[in-house]
Amino acid sequence: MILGSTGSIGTQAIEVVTADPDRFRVVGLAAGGGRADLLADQAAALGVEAVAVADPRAAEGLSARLRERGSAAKVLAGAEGVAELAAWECDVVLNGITGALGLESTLAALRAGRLLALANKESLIIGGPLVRRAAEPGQIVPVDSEHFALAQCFPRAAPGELASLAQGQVDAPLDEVRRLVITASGGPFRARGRDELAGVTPAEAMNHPTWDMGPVITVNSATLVNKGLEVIEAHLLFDIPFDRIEVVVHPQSVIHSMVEYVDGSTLAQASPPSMRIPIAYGIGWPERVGAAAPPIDWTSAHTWTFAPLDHEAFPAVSLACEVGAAGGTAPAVYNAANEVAVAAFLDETLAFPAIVDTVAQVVSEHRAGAAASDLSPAELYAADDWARRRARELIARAA
Ligand SMILES: NC(=O)C1=CN([C@@H]2O[C@H](COP(=O)(O)OP(=O)(O)OC[C@H]3O[C@@H](n4cnc5c(N)ncnc54)[C@H](OP(=O)(O)O)[C@@H]3O)[C@@H](O)[C@H]2O)C=CC1
Ligand SMILES: CC(=O)[C@@H](O)[C@H](O)COP(=O)(O)O
Ligand SMILES: [Mn+2]
Repeated sequence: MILGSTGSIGTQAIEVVTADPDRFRVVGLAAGGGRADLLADQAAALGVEAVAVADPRAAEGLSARLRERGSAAKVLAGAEGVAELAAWECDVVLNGITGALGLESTLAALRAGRLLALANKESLIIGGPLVRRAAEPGQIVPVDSEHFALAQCFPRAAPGELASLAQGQVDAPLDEVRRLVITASGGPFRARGRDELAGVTPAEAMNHPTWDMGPVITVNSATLVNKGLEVIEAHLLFDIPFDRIEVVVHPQSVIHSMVEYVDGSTLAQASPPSMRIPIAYGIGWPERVGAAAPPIDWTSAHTWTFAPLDHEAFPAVSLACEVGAAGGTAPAVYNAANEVAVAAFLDETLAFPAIVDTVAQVVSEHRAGAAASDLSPAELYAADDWARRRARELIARAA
């Protein structure tokens, strides 16, 4: 099952799947509805059983397009239709939807007992306590490149030991882990100071140095909010406290993250910056898929560099650690305010540094609700909704 099939993750997943037809068969596809021709082409080519579109207005046109292409796929519409597809009978659900809207699908897939290959980090971050309650240990296979790397360097739970949401692969006791080290490319504005970020344009922010991704995550990489979200994601997936998670700038994006052990050893995962490898890992788990992408070329000279993050120019990571440690609805507020601010930046109604300033302001005004263990979906969605409204007010006032 591929959710978000028309996006960057979804289209690469289809490439991985079609390259290995003996291993994979896609039973369903979901998307927002904005690229109905592409979705219909994909559905017809893959011969899927069902297609879901989040925008109900797109459903009728999609049915006609499917008929034109000779596809008899069932069409499901609206957020409920996408969630129904997420729970469809299959071996693995790849969640490649973008943003907080992916939460319903994450929960539906987990509650239906599906293995979840998770690219949609926002669903874990905003719904952390709900996802933790819905998931069995090891039911999530991380597709986000850093967490895909961490999983391969992290200890596998021993029998009787409490396993984390994501399964590690190294034979070692959990208490031998000293810290997680998450790499960041630094984005297109790496090495700039805060005063050099004031006038940057959406086109410049969209020009990521190493990855070709959808618009929201690309802007999040430029502000380092993506890294902030990934620190919270790592905490939730591997149960490591925030003071033992480090971010290091690695502009080449070849080392995708590392686990440091108590004896001073560090295990790192390396591969070229291609999401086809983490996607193949997620959907092929526990087997490795052959030739998902070309490996590192060891016959040519190249250099990997590492540097500390400039937290003054890029405060998004420190802020994420604070909201992550606060827990409850705080991470949802951080994410929701950011989604609104990124949309405003892309519409050219908000300056680049004001994205994280807006997030910080909304977070500072947020009143924490119930403790994480008691958090209800209604409280979570209310906090998300409040943060979006508050961010819009602040942005409108600043315009
Ligand atoms: N791209 C990458 O390399 C990486 C992405 N990720 C994460 O993966 C997720 C997807 O990112 P990316 O592929 O770049 O994003 P894109 O914007 O390229 O694609 C998003 C996809 O989600 C679909 N979609 C949007 N809203 C809904 C909805 N309500 N229900 C169902 N589908 C919906 C879109 O459909 P439509 O075409 O109709 O709009 C599209 O297929 C994000 O959470 C991102 O952070 C993580 C690591 C790397
Ligand atoms: C490919 C992937 O996993 C992205 O999340 C990537 O990490 C973005 O790069 P940054 O390191 O610039 O955030
Ligand atoms: Mn990532």
